[in-house]
Amino acid sequence: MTEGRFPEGFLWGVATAAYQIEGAVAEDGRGESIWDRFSHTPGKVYQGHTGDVACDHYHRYRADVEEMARLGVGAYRFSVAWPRIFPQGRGQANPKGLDFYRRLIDALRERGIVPVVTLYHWDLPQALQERGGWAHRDTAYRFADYAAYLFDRLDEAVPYWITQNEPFVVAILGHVTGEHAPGLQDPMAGFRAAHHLLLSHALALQAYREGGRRHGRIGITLNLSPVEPAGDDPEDEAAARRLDGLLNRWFLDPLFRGAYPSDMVAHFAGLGLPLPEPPQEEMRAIAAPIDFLGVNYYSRQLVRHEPGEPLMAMRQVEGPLPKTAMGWEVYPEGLRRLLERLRHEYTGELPILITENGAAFDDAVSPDGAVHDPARVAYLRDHLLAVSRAIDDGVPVRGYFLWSLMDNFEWAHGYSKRFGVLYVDFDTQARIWKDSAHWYRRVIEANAVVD
Ligand SMILES: N=[N+]=NCCCCNC(=O)[C@@H]1[C@H]2[C@H](O)[C@@H](O)[C@H](O)[C@@H](CO)[C@@H]12
Repeated sequence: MTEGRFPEGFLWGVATAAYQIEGAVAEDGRGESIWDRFSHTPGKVYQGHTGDVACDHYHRYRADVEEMARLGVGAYRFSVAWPRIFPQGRGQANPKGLDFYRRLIDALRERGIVPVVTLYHWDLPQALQERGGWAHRDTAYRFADYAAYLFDRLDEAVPYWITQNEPFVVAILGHVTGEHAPGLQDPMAGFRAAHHLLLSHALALQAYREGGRRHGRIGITLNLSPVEPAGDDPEDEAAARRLDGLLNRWFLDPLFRGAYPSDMVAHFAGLGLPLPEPPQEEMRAIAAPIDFLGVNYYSRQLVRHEPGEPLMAMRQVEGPLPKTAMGWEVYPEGLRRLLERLRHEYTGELPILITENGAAFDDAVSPDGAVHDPARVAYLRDHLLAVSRAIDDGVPVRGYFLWSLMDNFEWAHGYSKRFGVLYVDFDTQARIWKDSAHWYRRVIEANAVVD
């Protein structure tokens, strides 16, 4: 394969998530989510921004699907809002909630776009949080009930299911650092949540496999990053190994080796965090075969040893490379190296989907009415070249989902960070194609990286 070309049938897509784009948070029976509660809590989100309206996608989804068709994408990755389906997280279902996703899937299929459905992208029903949330084992079983409800009603139309989006971020940012909903700062809650998120994946996977007439493929999406020492001090190397152990291996090892990484279990035990030995049947269920691994890649992590930091004895440091508006280094080589590592250490011939890759930059509408975003075009081009090289080396990457279709609610950053290839004017809800959208359309058309 010549560099920059992609295999026949490569799946080109864009990705979004319910709370970040839908709005209509109190419409058609939707229940409250932890991100409704968190974003309405003063001081949690930039300038008090919330997802109350977001991109108003709940009402504008047909026009948004038309934009995807113009881009020429073959697939669209979106998430279902659990609180639309079960407003209380369990018990009484809300048919109007399911109807929205049926309408969206029908609109996609009418335009020949394959739906790739994420079951959980961070918007836990608040009623379940009040019963303990992800730190409470029962939530994993409620998730499996929710997943089975959707499998039974949508599986004929959905060829790809993703159980969980980024369990690391849900567990650590939501329960340890407190930067994300539900805003807890309790390491034990974080570790319990991490296990219950993996358990929820396992239970949903069982429900899918045991459902008999299941037609599609099912996997999980992890945010994975190369972790590198900022200096050549052996202590920095050890600090990098620890963050790799939490960020990457804490999830990869259970999913592909059936056990948590022993070096990290020992590390946390040494801190007086005696993680309970999970039941072996749960670890076996977590390691049950999946059909693909979803990988979200943005950048690398650069770390130094930091004796005073209580949990990991490390701190992240700013690297020397050019950065995006998130302050994340632009490091496309890290994606190629990550894919090579995954294949050799974990996934082998298992298909991989890049379920998110993209960048935020400070986009603005020019006097000519266009949005010129050369830095995003360069970021995307270099990362696609990295994917192409990995494929040429034999890594079975089957698809790429650009984050994101359009500017949206960027969690604690609110609307201050723009990841879209479509610019959203949040005052008018107008969508404006950025140069990167025109470029991505040409890439898809050519099935290759173009200039
Ligand atoms: N240092 N550093 N670098 C990487 C740390 C990445 C952690 N955040 C993510 O992966 C989130 C993922 C989320 O699915 C989506 O909902 C978010 O909008 C994007 C953009 O933020 C990404």
